[in-house]
Amino acid sequence: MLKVPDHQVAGHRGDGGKLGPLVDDSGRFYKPLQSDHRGDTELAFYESFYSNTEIPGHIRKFFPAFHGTKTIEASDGSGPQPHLVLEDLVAGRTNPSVMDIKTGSRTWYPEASEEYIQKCLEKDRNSTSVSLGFRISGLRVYQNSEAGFWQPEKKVVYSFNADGVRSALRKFVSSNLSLGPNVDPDGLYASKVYCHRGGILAQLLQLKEWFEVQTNYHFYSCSLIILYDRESALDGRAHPKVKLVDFAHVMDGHGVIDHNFLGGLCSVIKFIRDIVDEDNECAKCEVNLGLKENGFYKSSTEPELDHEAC
Ligand SMILES: O=P(O)(O)O[C@@H]1[C@@H](OP(=O)(O)O)[C@H](OP(=O)(O)O)[C@H](O)[C@H](OP(=O)(O)O)[C@H]1OP(=O)(O)O
Ligand SMILES: Nc1ncnc2c1ncn2[C@@H]1O[C@H](COP(=O)(O)OP(=O)(O)O)[C@@H](O)[C@H]1O
Repeated sequence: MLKVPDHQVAGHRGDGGKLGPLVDDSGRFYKPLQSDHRGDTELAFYESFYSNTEIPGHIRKFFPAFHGTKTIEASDGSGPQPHLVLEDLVAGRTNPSVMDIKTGSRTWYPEASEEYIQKCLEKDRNSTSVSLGFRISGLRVYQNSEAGFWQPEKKVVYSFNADGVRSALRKFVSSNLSLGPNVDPDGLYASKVYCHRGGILAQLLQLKEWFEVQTNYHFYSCSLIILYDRESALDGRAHPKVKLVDFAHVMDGHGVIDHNFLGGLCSVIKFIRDIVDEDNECAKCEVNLGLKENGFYKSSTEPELDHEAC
C-alpha cells in the first residue's frame, strides 16, 4: 500500500494532488523521476555511484540504498510514472526527528540556464546558504505523545538567520519545545545524538574525510539528512544517522575537490561542535571517545562506528 510519507520535511510533496514521493510498508521510498534532466541526472548518479568500486563501504552507508526504477501510479493522479526506488531512511522508526540541511553556499551548477542560476542565487542570498554555506530546508522534532511534533512552517524555516540556525540545531535535540517559545531549549539529547559514539558529529567527520579526497562528483543542491529516535534517546539507543539525499544536480567532479559541498559540511560541523562544546554530558563523551586531541577535534579513522553508549 503506497502513501505520502509522514516524515518528509522538505522538497516536493505528494499530497493535495501534487507530484511527490510515496512510501510502501516494506521500507521503500519512491521518488518520481522528474521529467526534465533532473530525473535523468539523479538516476545516472545512483547508477554511477553504486557501480563505482572505488567508493568505500563506510561511505556507501551515507547514501540511500538504490533498487532501480519502477513504474507506479503517481501521487498527482497522472497515472503510471517511473520512480526511483530507494531505501526509506526512516523505515522502522516510530517517531523520528528529521532535519534537511541543503549543503553548499551555491545551489546552482555551472551548466544551468541563466534563469535557473538567478532563481537559485536569490534563494541562496535570501537564506543562510551564502553566509553559512548551508541552509536548513525543513525539520520535524518529536516531543511526546501529547504534543506530537514541532515542525515550523516553511516560511519560518526559510527566514532563519545564523542565530535561527543555531537555535534550530539545539531545538532538534531538546525535549521541552512544547512548553512554548519563551522557554530555553534544554538540549537534553545533545550528548546522545550529536556526540554519542557513532553520533551525528562522528559521522559528519567521517563524511568530511571522504569529501576531502573525492573528486568524482560535485553535489550541487544536495541535502544532508540528520535523524534520530527521540523516544529511545535517553537509554542510549537514539540511532542517530547522517544521510545524503537529492542528487538531481550532481555533476562530474573532473578531478577537482567539491569545495562548495565540503565548505558547507565544515560549517555544519562547526555549528554542531559549538552545541557539543557547551554541553556538560558531551564534554565527558568527547574525552571518552577520543574525538578531541589537544583541544581540537580530529577526524574519525574508524571505518565502522557503532552505537554503544559512551
Ligand atoms: O520548484 P521550487 O521553486 O519549489 O524549488 C524547489 C525547491 O523548493 P524551495 O522553493 O526552495 O522550497 C526544493 O528545495 P527543498 O528541497 O524544498 O529545500 C528543491 O531545491 C527543488 O529542486 P530539485 O527538485 O532538487 O531540483 C526546487 O525545484 P527547482 O528549483 O529545481 O524547480
Ligand atoms: N530515501 C529517503 N527516505 C526517506 N525520506 C526521504 C528520502 N529521500 C528524501 N526524503 C525526504 O524527502 C525530502 C525531499 O527529498 P528530495 O530528494 O530533496 O526531494 P526534492 O527533489 O523534491 O527536493 C527530504 O527532505 C526528506 O525529508
